[in-house]
Amino acid sequence: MAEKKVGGAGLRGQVAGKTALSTVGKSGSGLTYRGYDVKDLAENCEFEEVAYLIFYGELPTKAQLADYKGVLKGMRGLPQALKEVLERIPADAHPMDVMRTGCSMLGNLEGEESFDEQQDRANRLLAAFPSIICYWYRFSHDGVRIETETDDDSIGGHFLHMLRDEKPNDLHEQVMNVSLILYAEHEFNASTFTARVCASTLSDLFSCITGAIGSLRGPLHGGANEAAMELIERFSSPDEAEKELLGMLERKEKIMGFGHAVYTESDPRNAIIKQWSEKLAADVGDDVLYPVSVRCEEVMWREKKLFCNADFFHASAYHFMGIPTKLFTPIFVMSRVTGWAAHVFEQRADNRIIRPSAEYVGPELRKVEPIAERG
Ligand SMILES: CC(=O)SCCNC(=O)CCNC(=O)[C@H](O)C(C)(C)COP(=O)(O)OP(=O)(O)OC[C@H]1O[C@@H](n2cnc3c(N)ncnc32)[C@H](O)[C@@H]1OP(=O)(O)O
Ligand SMILES: O=C([O-])CC(=O)C(=O)O
Repeated sequence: MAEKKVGGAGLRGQVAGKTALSTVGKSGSGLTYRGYDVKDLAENCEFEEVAYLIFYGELPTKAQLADYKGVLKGMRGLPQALKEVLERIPADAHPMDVMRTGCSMLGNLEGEESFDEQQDRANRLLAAFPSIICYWYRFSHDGVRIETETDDDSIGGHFLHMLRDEKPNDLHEQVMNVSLILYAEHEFNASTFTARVCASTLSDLFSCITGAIGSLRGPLHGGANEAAMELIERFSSPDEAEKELLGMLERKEKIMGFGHAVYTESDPRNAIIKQWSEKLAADVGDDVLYPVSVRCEEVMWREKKLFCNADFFHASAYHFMGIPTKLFTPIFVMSRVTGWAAHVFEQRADNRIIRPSAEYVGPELRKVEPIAERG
């Protein structure tokens, strides 16, 4: 892939502010959270440790982690008024719209009265998002009102438990853990920038996160994991995938789950989730979806020097764990709320309203014609 054009459309390459939270592509294709390589974190930490790191700046001690997990566990319950709202959202609603409404409604019930409450409210959202999506999903699809206050040790385990009515096995809990770590933070991506713009007006945390969810929903951003699933499940063999992809490229169609606004040669999260997808494929005895995904990766690199981003192998990994496709992007929210909230705190700590300028390309100054004379 050619060098990224700096400047021009999409503010590409422009420095739009400072952050101490992460670096993206700083040394080629690296990704760090507060100075730690994401690969190191994914190999050695639980997601809650990484959330703590992102919020508080340092990895927790054993005691701090136990405390933090206790705090989050205690925040899994949903207020009755929120449950009632979730029960009224139809089964065919988009789950990202459910997340957006859930976040906004919680803001009405437990709003942030002062910025002193920001960490508490961020923890509440981190703990409540899995409950929000699963409560709606199970009510609208299975007609049951689930208990959201589970005793699961991890956020990923809590999510899978509510979704399936049984505790997940170790492999699935571990993959959720890695996935949530990989998605937690990514500098000034579109949804985070949305949150920061909102924060720069001194708005409340729930508004910032609600806006960010809206930005993440699109297929050019978080929605790509769903779109990638819709693509790969169309193919019954690697050869068919290759033939169809070549046709799509010929027709200049976008292939979701490939390319990146910052990385130029690879997304460091891909190799990690790809390994787990391969393990899960072996676990479920898959001999189609994983080989199809690998062939897509080969074809895209060979033909266009486009590489898989974080979303592509997440699609097969989630699918092998039996997670419905439409819940893929909400999982991204369950994780990224850490990065979003931490960016809101950073923006608030050194704020100036974000207000760039536009290059005007409209008509010259003109006079209003009386309405009777317009024709
Ligand atoms: C977790 C995440 O949010 S990661 C991103 C998830 N999004 C996707 O997977 C959606 C598919 N990918 C894309 O649309 C893009 O690659 C983006 C949005 C991620 C990045 O956009 P940009 O920075 O504008 O892309 P970039 O400048 O690298 O594009 C270069 C060329 O490659 C093409 N290209 C980029 N990605 C793709 C793709 N996935 N499929 C086909 N062509 C592509 C572009 O159309 C462009 O061609 P052109 O010069 O003829 O117009
Ligand atoms: O950084 C980006 O533009 C998109 C991305 O990969 C992310 O938000 O994780």
